[in-house]
Amino acid sequence: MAIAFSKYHGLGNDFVLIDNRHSPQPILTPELAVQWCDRHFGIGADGVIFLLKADHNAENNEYRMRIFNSDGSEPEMCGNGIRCLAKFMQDLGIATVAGKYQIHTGAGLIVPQMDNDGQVTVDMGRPFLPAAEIPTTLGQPDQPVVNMPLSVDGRTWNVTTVSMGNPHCITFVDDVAHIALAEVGVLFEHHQAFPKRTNTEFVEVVSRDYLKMRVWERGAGITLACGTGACATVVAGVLNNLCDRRCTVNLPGGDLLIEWVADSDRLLMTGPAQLVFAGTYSAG
Ligand SMILES: N[C@@H](CCC[C@H](N)C(=O)O)C(=O)O
Repeated sequence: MAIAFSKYHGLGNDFVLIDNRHSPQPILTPELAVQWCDRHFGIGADGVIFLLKADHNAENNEYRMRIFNSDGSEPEMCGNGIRCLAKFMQDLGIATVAGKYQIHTGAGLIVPQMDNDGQVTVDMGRPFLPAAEIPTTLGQPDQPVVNMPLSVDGRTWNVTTVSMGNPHCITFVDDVAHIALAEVGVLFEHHQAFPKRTNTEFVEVVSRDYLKMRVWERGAGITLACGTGACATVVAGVLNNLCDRRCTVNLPGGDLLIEWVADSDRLLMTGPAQLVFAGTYSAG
């Protein structure tokens, strides 16, 4: 069976997008998503994203995003992915309401807005901070984990944990270029302190409004950018009094503008989303 797809990227974090509105479940199994994501034997991507109709009791103009990581696991949310999904919806001719889409995710209702300059600004919702909600066994279940020691690979790292619907472990370092990301990232991901595994961000504070970040993603490994990770990083930076609430987060794939709005406690993320190519894929 040939399945139509489009490939998009947000700062090099790349996804295969499928218009799945005709079916209530993703038309690919997690195993097929793994094949499609393979960079040698498939299309090549960090994940596969499905555009679904929202549940039947939702409003007509509400949609649902589901995503499989390149290892076939299903995360709750994806920041770069939801910008790509919004651009995909625009390219499919799906009308916005006041320039916005309403998209249900595993992290709740997320609202991307199509900006006039082609960027997408996403209301990413509130961060979750109690340890039990990350989840992590560090600290006390009902308290935030801020700058706590974690032993990984024989070294003690001071970590702060934040959930943006999905788990993030952030560690501030002097020189992010010198982190052995491939070696240490996988050890954080599978550390016993994180029962649902974790995404891990290594962050260098260049100034109070400019952070350099590299990421090891749960279920995908090293990626060029992570939107939920950039949001979690600014939250962690503010909690550690290392940065302002509005920061540029520089990633290997480019820059994201992140603001943790004080009044609403919500995070706004602004960045690009681009179509790479479209085609059909014969599954199986
Ligand atoms: N790249 C994403 C995050 C995708 C999900 C992540 N790998 C997880 O398992 O939580 C982003 O831009 O947020």
